[in-house]
Amino acid sequence: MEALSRPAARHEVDGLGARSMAAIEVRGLRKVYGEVTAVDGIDLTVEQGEVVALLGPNGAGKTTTVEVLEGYRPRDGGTVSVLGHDPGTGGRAFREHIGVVLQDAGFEDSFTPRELLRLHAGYYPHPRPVAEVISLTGLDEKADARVRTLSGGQRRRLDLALGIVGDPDVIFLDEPTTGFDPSARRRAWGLVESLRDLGATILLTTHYLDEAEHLADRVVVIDHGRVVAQGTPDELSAAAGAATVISFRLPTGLEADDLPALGLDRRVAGSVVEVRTETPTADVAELAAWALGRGDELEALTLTRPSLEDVYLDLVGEAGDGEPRNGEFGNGEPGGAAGAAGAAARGRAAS
Ligand SMILES: Nc1ncnc2c1ncn2[C@@H]1O[C@H](COP(=O)(O)OP(=O)(O)OP(=O)(O)O)[C@@H](O)[C@H]1O
Repeated sequence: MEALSRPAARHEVDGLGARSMAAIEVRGLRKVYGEVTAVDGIDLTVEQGEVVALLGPNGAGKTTTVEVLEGYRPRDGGTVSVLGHDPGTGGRAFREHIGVVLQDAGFEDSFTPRELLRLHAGYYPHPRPVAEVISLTGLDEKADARVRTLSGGQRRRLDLALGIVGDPDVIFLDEPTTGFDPSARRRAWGLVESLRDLGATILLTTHYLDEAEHLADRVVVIDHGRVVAQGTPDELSAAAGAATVISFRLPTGLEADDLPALGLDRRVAGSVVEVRTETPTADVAELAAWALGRGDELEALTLTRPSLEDVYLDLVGEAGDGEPRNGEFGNGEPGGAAGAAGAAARGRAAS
């Protein structure tokens, strides 16, 4: 992954004033499409230089939220500030400082990526060099091909290229790596990390939990138009009460009943024991002391932390229907789950 060539130089933004102001501040955001309440009172703060991932099942309201923040959709309630501007009325001064990667941006497909990037760069006061952006997004081979000849993943790279060519302060990435092959994905991650290192604020939506875990300082889980949990992946695990699992093989000749009392509960499958615990350090120490005292080696001893995927599925339910998988994790902070919003077909016409 090539490094970005230009030094960090965030721009002064009209109206932003004190640099301590959050880059994005949303309070009580609401958006209704006819009968469907797509966004039902979302509060969201993204600090300058922070990378935040919006997660949630299909139809949760992520894209609608991001489109309101980008100024592409009017809202029905709440207050929104992006770099000190109301996106609905920010105009050019606002647009010059944001970069947008939409889910399905339409291209004029008789142009080439280089032509489109040059055109787009012209809208910004301090664009990145087009050749650099082409190289960063891995479009070198296709830079002068007609867009209509690009594959789906290559078009997505062009989306990304168009989103960063203006060297924006705030970048909105709506499912930025959907359709990427694994190496293109890694490259895109590297690019996002470089942009963050240069001080950009990034709000991304994704369905790839490993992507959120890898890139985001903080994740915000949305369901039925509401925030059901937010925090770092570690904080989410803690808030959800997700336990760590200690797993090992029972020493030959022993039964599970021979073990010391450990953890919240334990499961035995054949000779493998799994202990769920909220105090892994103490329990591992006790288990190790017990085994050492007997002169036993605990084979296949592992400690597994709950992944973001485990926590996410507990929050939104495996069916993505807003029903938690079990009773424990339903009340993520803040807000609690569930309003009513169908996951019907969606269009992109502003309404
Ligand atoms: N233009 C529209 N007209 C009517 N309903 C819409 C429109 N756009 C979105 N919706 C509805 O609003 C709700 C939220 O949709 P949104 O696209 O914001 O969700 P999402 O979380 O981005 O979903 P996905 O993960 O599938 O992209 C859904 O019920 C959707 O059907």
